[in-house]
Amino acid sequence: MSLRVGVIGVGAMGADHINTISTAVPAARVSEVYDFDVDRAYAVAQPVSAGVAGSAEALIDSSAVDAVIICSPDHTHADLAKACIAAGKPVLCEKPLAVTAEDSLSVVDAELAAGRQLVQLGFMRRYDPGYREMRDALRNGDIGEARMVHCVHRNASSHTSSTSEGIVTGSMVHELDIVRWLLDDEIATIRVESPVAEGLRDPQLATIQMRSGVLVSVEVFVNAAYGYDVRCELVGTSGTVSLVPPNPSSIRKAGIDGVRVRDDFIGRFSDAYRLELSAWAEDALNGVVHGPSAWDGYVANVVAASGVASLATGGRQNVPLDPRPNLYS
Ligand SMILES: NC(=O)c1ccc[n+]([C@@H]2O[C@H](COP(=O)([O-])OP(=O)(O)OC[C@H]3O[C@@H](n4cnc5c(N)ncnc54)[C@H](O)[C@@H]3O)[C@@H](O)[C@H]2O)c1
Ligand SMILES: O[C@H]1[C@H](O)[C@@H](O)[C@H](O)[C@@H](O)[C@H]1O
Repeated sequence: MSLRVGVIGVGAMGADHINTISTAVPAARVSEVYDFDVDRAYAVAQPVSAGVAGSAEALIDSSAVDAVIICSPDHTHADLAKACIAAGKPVLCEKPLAVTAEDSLSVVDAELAAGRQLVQLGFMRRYDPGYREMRDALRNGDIGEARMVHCVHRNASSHTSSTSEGIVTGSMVHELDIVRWLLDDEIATIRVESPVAEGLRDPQLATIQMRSGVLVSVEVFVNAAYGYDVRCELVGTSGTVSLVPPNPSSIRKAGIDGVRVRDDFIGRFSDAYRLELSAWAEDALNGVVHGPSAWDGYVANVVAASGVASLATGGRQNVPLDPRPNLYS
């Protein structure tokens, strides 16, 4: 039996998830799509023989849809995720779970009231083979005890993170999740600064203290112009482990010997998206959630809120976190 998936929002991310499901995820097929832009919805639905729903709510309630993927803009995520919970359907919700911690918590509360997990967050880096090897290296003792993590996250340009706060909630949020997952630790404090004082405060530098004392630096630069560049080095007491971006070839040209920098997230994280969608579809068919949860989405939003407050005040902010509910243990 294949999972019949409905996709809400078929811009860059939604269209890529549809392509990946159709070409590389045998456990699922796309049965319906919905987008505000009706022409785009039909253009994306037709090649994969999917239907086009008249609204997001109609798609979620459709008898032709077993599970939902939310790829519409960030501010729509929380309400749509709650509608999926009310309909009892598994949902892969693109990051962030919400724009504010309060809205994120309302999704967690809806799952707690339903008594079961249905939401997986689109923190696809947890499926990236490079990040997985880094986590394994730490767990296996290959680099000793963790002391520091250095992260760099650059986009050539970003249409989704177009405000100073949005750079934290929509872009840095990837690092706010991945360092918790890499280190199996919670973020205690965060300070976010920018060399740009007015207008779009890009780039930004976050310095983070984990509860264990590990220190983390995160540079996010969403208009770095030259390409999509995500780096991470985990420094331990007996060695370090770093991401090596997948590059099938190197090029020598015009006095330069090197590898190409990817254009965007789709090229850089294609393996991660495929592995994420495959695991999510299998789990949805089995009625379980093993991937990043609504709680992980909520925690990332709480840290991001502290980061946004720090960007405004210039000061280091504590991260106030409630105890993790048993549903997510
Ligand atoms: N995990 C990742 O690496 C990753 C990468 C890119 C984007 N994203 C997330 O995916 C989401 C979409 O990003 P994108 O880059 O595809 O943006 P996009 O602007 O390319 O696409 C968004 C689409 O949603 C549609 N839309 C707008 N309002 C809608 C609504 N209320 N209901 C249904 N459709 C609506 C738009 O018409 C558009 O087609 C964002 O939340 C973003 O943060 C995640
Ligand atoms: O929505 C996108 C997406 O999450 C990308 O993975 C990230 O690199 C961008 O900064 C963000 O704007």
